[in-house]
Amino acid sequence: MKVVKLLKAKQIRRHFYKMREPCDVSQGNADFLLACRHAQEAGLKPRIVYRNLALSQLYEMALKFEPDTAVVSSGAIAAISYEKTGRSPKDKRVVREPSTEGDIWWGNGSPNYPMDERAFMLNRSRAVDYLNFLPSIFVFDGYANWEPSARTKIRVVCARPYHALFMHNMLIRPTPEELQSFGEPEFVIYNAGPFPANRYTSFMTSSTSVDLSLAHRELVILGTQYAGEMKKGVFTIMHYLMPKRGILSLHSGCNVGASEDVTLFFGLSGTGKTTLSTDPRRPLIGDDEHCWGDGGVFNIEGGCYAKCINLQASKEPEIYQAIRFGTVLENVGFDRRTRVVDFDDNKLTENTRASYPIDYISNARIPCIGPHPKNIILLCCDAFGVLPPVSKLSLEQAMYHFISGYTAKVAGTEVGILEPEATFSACFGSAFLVWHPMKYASMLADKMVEHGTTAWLINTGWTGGG
Ligand SMILES: Nc1ncnc2c1ncn2[C@@H]1O[C@H](COP(=O)(O)OP(=O)(O)O)[C@@H](O)[C@H]1O
Ligand SMILES: C=C(OP(=O)(O)O)C(=O)O
Repeated sequence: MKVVKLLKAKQIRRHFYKMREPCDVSQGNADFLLACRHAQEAGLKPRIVYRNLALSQLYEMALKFEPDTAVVSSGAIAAISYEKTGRSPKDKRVVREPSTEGDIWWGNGSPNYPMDERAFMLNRSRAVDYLNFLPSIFVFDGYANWEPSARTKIRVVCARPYHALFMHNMLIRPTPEELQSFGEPEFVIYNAGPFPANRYTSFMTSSTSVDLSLAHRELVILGTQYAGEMKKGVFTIMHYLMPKRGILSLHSGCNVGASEDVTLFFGLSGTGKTTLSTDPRRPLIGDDEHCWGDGGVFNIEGGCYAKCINLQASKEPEIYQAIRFGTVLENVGFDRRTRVVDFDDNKLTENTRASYPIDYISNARIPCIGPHPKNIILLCCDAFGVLPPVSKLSLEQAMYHFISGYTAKVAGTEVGILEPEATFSACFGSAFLVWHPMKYASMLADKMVEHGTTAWLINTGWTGGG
């Protein structure tokens, strides 16, 4: 009797799989990965790999593998990153090795804490062992940089479906044909965030480690599940590669007016780049990471990562309506019964986020490319109320403010920041610089002079002591 029942169950399962086959491209085949030079060198041999799954499949996987992930009433998917809800800049390491060490800004004030090759290999091996041990892993292959001549192939290898979904949104998504002929990636992220670093490994100061090797062209993440580490990892490598080619990389939002007048919005994390560049009257080129090359500006990314604490439909309707099927809500609270999101809920963090593909903003300019900027706006979130609301800057003043980067770190974007804290962040994004700030500043000055760009300082913090 039992045997008959078992056989029946098997038949039903087989039938079920047959029915699902046509719509389930389950892509569990790891061959493409095993053929990759990076994977071979790193010893990555996963059991099952899900590569560039459709959004619905990533939803299904996230709901299956992540106990705290849920679909909310707008159709977005809400995930949590557990202990780390902001970046961990003090745990970021760059491998100091002969082929690149002369290029990198080290020492006082630099965000690039060194590690040696051996420590990097130990961490990479730890991350890969963890990924190999899992029943299945996720890969997202996509591109950085909209300008075709600067396009860079990025592979993200991760344990959590929500991380794959996040990078699906944040990178430029390949067409099925492009995916077919993707070949070797130029840069690989191993995100083993759920697994800790070994704090006794040399150069480690905690169980979190975000390690960049420019020689291997790899980023290894251990001990943090905050998805922002991946996107800012891609930004960091672009901050190295692009200036090497004479292209200026910038921590800025970007939009374009009716007369093709481009504006760049520079600002430290959380100070208003996304909010101010997302403007119904000015098509959006991008919210956070851009390059300025000989032909004009282009976005590095394929999506946006908006802060959404206290988000209101009436105040920021474009961002609000972008929170729908496919959007990842990170550390956002919602009613467990009705699944309605509470954007005022800061129980997990002030740094709640929404990640969506850029085309979810109805007036996005696709491809995300524009002419040379007419205006640049330095967004200064002044915690002390010293700066006036708006100032027009001379070139010298613009350089002074760009290099000194006086602003505030806002609550939550970095681990340990609980309320606005005044800071000097070179180029309004010191945490992501690889070269010395003067390299970016002098490139910016040259480009502003060449293209007659005007600079403005806007205080998005507090004014007049208020
Ligand atoms: N005057 C303002 N200008 C811009 N943003 C503001 C302003 N007042 C409040 N905010 C809020 O500040 C946050 C800015 O975040 P965001 O635009 O995502 O920053 P960034 O893109 O620079 O990381 C948003 O939550 C936005 O609603
Ligand atoms: C994602 C981040 O930056 P931004 O707020 O500039 O998007 C971050 O700093 O973690």
